[in-house]
Amino acid sequence: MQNVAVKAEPAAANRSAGNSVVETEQLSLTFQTADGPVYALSNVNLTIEQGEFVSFIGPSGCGKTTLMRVIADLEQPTQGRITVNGVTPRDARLNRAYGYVFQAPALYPWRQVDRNVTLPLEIMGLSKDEQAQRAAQYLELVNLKGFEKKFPWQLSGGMQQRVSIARALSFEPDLLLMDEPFGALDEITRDHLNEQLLRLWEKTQKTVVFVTHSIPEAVFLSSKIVVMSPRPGRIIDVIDCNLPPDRTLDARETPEFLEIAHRVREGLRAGHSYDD
Ligand SMILES: Nc1ncnc2c1ncn2[C@@H]1O[C@H](COP(=O)(O)OP(=O)(O)OP(=O)(O)O)[C@@H](O)[C@H]1O
Repeated sequence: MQNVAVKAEPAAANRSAGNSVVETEQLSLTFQTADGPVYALSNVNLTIEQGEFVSFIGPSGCGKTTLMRVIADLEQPTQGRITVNGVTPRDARLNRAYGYVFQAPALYPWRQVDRNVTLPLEIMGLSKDEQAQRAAQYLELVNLKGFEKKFPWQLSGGMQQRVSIARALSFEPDLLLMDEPFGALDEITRDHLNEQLLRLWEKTQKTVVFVTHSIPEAVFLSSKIVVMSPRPGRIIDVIDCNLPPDRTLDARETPEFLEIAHRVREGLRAGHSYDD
């Protein structure tokens, strides 16, 4: 495995206190199906430190979602080991270590926006006051103040996805798992949400794991990009890309940005030739 470290501003240097949030060692996962085994992940070694924004990028079907689901204890590895916050994914899940944002917003249409956000808090048994305070706090954080009493179907797709981000943040996990959250949105909305997500990450200091197909999205958002090969998913490259923290979308025109994007593209190409 080739590791490429792109030197840029040490903007996120203060983020990592050297605490691993996710650690995998020789992690493999094979699905047994009626048509035979599907080798989804192969010998994945990965460390995600506290406060990092880590994107998984790779071709369709390479195992990005599967790796995310292993972190979330929604799939079990067939080989190797993984810890989340130093414990098993199961214990991390029981400790409510992470919030999960899916490709689609997955909101309940019959619940108003604030009551979608408070749903996990109801399940946790928080008081009504605490629920209301958190809903207000996190809806404001995703710029949805004033929309608390709307129903999801009264909001745009981008706003719905921001509600689901507020919901994932509402029980205050340190780790946010986001599986192509903006994949279904038009490019302008996606650009806007990318900027908002970056500001949110800077404000909250959460650790974010983010699945995407988009090279510009990965480079714009991430402090680290994990490039994966076609199935079985292996890590081809891990690229550090700490662009300046206060960047706007204009950063996509800078030489530093284009250099990192080029390295990601090269990694993706290298992954393909491996299988030829
Ligand atoms: N429950 C399952 N049973 C059998 N095969 C599965 C299962 N889940 C995923 N797979 C297979 O594992 C491989 C990896 O799937 P995964 O969804 O992780 O890929 P991905 O990189 O996230 O793809 P995409 O970018 O298209 O969302 C695929 O070949 C998929 O068909």
